[in-house]
Amino acid sequence: MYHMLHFCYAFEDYKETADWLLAQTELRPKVAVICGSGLGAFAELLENQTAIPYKDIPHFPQSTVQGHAGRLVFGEFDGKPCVCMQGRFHFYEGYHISKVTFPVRVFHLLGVQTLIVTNAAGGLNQDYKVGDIMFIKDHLNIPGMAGLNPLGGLNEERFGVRFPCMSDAYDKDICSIAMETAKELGYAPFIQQGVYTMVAGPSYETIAECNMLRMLGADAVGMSTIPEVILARHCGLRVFGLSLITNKVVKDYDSHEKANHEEVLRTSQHRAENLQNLVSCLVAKIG
Ligand SMILES: O=P(O)(O)O[C@H]1O[C@H](CO)[C@@H](O)[C@H]1O
Ligand SMILES: Nc1nc2[nH]cnc2c(=O)[nH]1
Repeated sequence: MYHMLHFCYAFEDYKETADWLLAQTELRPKVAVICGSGLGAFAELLENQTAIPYKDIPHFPQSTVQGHAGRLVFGEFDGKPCVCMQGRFHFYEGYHISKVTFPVRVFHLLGVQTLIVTNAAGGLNQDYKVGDIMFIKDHLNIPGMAGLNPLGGLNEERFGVRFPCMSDAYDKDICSIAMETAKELGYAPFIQQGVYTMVAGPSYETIAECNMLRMLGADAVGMSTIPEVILARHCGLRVFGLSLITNKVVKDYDSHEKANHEEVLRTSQHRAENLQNLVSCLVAKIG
């Protein structure tokens, strides 16, 4: 047990998990993908798969949310090795913020250089439609501003510096490649680029909160991703992120719409194939 102010895991814990995983597969991925709510079917497409349930992996938390299967899948796209989290961890599941991000540092120790994060999110921008895919160009870390940052506590210099820069969090070159890929696939009509914001959850936003988040400059809202991105940037991984707009948030007191996870999972299913094509082509290009 570590003091609250310290990071939850020791460097040796991450290392132990990474070494254990390296002994389970001969694949040495340069790209890792974290699948958002209902988007995990992507991992099924990997060739030469080794799938490991989270419960078998030393130090790994468990997935408790519907639409997050709870398996780490190693495999290949077009000969490019990739490791994929079929299910992510969220702060609202009761995990310490450093536990939510545990796999990211493990990926770094596996030799991963690029992290692709995907999520389901509510659309705050009026111009967005349900089913749009938003490439994340920046984020607003609401829990971070309230003191909940995964880098809080003593800094582990073997991963990165005390004060990491975040103005370059989302890699512009990968975003351009993703845009090109989307055009090649004929997906341009439903691609957006915008700002993702995270709330701690699990309750969805009130109308006043949605209006506030929009006023602050956010285009989409979810309950994940940002802690993973911060840890990834801290240890030098390049990051590409996308949000599937699964629902439009309610911003009008006369509306009868209600945010619900069933709708989130339905929209994810509807766009799953497009997302899988986009991410697999991207992995094949950058892996
Ligand atoms: O961010 P992902 O994991 O895609 O899931 C999103 O969807 C769930 C709410 O419907 C929340 O967990 C939110 O963060
Ligand atoms: N916070 C939040 N998370 C989501 N995940 C999917 N849709 C939403 C939403 O509307 N709000």
